[in-house]
Formats: sequence, structure tokens, C-alpha cells
Amino acid sequence: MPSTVTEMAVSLWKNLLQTTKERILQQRRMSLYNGAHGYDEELLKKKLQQFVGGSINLFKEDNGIGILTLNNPKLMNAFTGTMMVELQERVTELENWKDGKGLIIYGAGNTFCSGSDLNAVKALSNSQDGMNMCMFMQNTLTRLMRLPLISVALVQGKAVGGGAELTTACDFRLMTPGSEIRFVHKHMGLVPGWGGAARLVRIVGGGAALQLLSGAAKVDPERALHLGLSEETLSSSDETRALEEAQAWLSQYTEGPASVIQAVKKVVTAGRELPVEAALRTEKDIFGTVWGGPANLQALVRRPKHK
Ligand SMILES: CCC(=O)SCCNC(=O)CCNC(=O)[C@H](O)C(C)(C)COP(=O)(O)OP(=O)(O)OC[C@H]1O[C@@H](n2cnc3c(N)ncnc32)[C@H](O)[C@@H]1OP(=O)(O)O
Repeated sequence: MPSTVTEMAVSLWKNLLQTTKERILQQRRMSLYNGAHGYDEELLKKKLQQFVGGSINLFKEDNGIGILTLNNPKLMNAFTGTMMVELQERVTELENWKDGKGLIIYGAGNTFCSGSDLNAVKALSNSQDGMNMCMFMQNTLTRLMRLPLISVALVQGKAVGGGAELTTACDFRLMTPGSEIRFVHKHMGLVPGWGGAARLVRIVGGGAALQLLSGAAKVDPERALHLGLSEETLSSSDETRALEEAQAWLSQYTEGPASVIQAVKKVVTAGRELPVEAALRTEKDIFGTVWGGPANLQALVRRPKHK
């Protein structure tokens, strides 16, 4: 135990350093690309910071549901450079949210997101910048997908290009009447680069993904439901009411202690991403974190009947 004020300060400082080191290591583990891939994140961030506008806002509710708003309505919530950097910061904040259970992502001004800001894309159109931006967004969206929170993209208006890709980094998609998801990349002479193709194949299967990407097809709520791209069509397209509906929908899966909900998401992530033996070992490790935990012990006392 530290006894003097100096010793206490040194101990606090060491703890802080350790926590920061662990955080950085955790981020590296969750990310795909680093210096070994010829990727210099700090350099790219400096470039992205030149393309200013909009914001990514996070509100953490007491019930453990986070609301992440894509906020650049003048450009249909297109991602400027600063918004890409802010999204990474918000994901880091969510990774460290001990009480978090769920997340809803939606766009301001009754539309979801029109992809990357074409002004930034034009200025960063050389191949190396494009690859770096792709690695940056893949890192961020992979970390978003792996958050131990049950995530929902609330699609109102249009989810276009990178906006469509972002919806696939969520566990579920809910659409409002009249909304659409559209992978327009082909019409821009591109393919998805934010991980949207890899994730879309896993959500709707290879054949349907090929049709959606090669046809740059508009996917309305009915078709999205049929493809399994959307879970439900909400009844209202009004921003406030749709958000309430999405919260009610999500709350059926986030009831219970955060430690248990987070463990559920972690075993599913392992099952989704790892070869079966590694997934089983991870499941065993996560099981060990809840077995004999407070929620488990309380349930043993209550002995609920699951009728
Ligand atoms: C990852 C790679 C990618 O994301 S590639 C895909 C990039 N995104 C696009 O190409 C989308 C281009 N935008 C559109 O097709 C339309 O604006 C969509 C999204 C369909 C909306 O149409 P509509 O409802 O009629 O609105 P609008 O065109 O009048 O747009 C309002 C203002 O917003 C702007 N805007 C829209 N999207 C972007 C974008 N991605 N980057 C920059 N600006 C964008 C429009 O230019 C328009 O601005 P202004 O009012 O003309 O000054």
C-alpha cells in the first residue's frame, strides 16, 4: 500500500499508464491493419482532419442503450474526414462502456448516410490515400461490429454507398417506410471498401450480395425483409417516433445485467468469426466470466421456472 502522497501519485500514474497500455493493446487486437501493413494511421488522421464538417454524437442512456447520431444533414450525413476520426473516437468510448448493452445508429435529418463525402474523396483520389482510408474505415467498422453491445442501424431515408456499408457493421437493421439501402459503388467505378461486401455476403449470402452490388439495386424495406437484410419495417418514418420504436425493439434483447448481455454478444461474435474450435475455446472463457457471477448466483436463489 502506498503511504506518502508521492507514492500515491506514482501508483496512480502507473495505473493510468497500465490502463492506457491495455486500451491500446485491446484496440490493436480488435483492428485489422497496423504498421506491418504499411499503414500509418497518424499520418492518415492528419489528412482526414483537413476535411472538416459534421459530427458523430454519442449519447449513453441510463438503460445501457447508446444512441450514435451521424450528423451532417446538409450533405445527407456524408462522412467528412473529421467524422471518420470522430467515429473512431466514439467506438473507443463504447469499447470502454462498462454498463453498455445496446447501440442504435441513426442519421440526423431523417436520412441515414450518403457514404463518404465526395469532396474528400476527390481530394484523396490517389491509390495510396484510398487504400489508407479503406484500412482506417475497415479498422473502425470491424471494432464497431465486435463491440460487446447489440447494435442496430436505424435506416430512415437513404443509406447509400459507405452508408449502406455502415449498416452491415451492425447486428441488425430496422427500416422505416420509404427508406432504402443502396450499394451504389459500381456507379462510382468502385467496389465497397469499408468491409461492406464481406459483411453483406455473410448477411444475405453470395448470390444476393452479387445481385445487390452488381445491380447497384435500391433495396426497399420489403425486399430487405425478404433478403434477411432487415429485421423489421417500423411503422413510422417520423425521426422521433422511429427512434422510440427502435429503442423498444432493441430493449427486448437488452433486458438484464450488462455483464450477461455483453457476454452473449461476445460468444456470438466468436461463433460468427472464428473457426469452430477457437470459437468453442472462446465460449468457454466467456462462460467462465459469468458462471458464479452475481446474476448467476441471484438466479440460483430465485430458481425461476422458464415456462
Ligand atoms: C465508401 C465509398 C462511397 O461511399 S461511394 C458513394 C458516395 N456517395 C454518393 O455517391 C452519393 C451521392 N449522392 C446522391 O446520390 C444523392 O445526393 C442522394 C444521397 C441519393 C440523396 O439525393 P437527394 O435526396 O435528392 O438529395 P441531394 O442530392 O439534393 O443532396 C443534398 C445535398 O447533399 C449533397 N450530398 C449528398 N451526398 C453527398 C456525398 N456523398 N458527398 C458530398 N455531398 C453529398 C448533395 O450534393 C447536395 O448538396 P447541394 O445542396 O447540391 O449543395
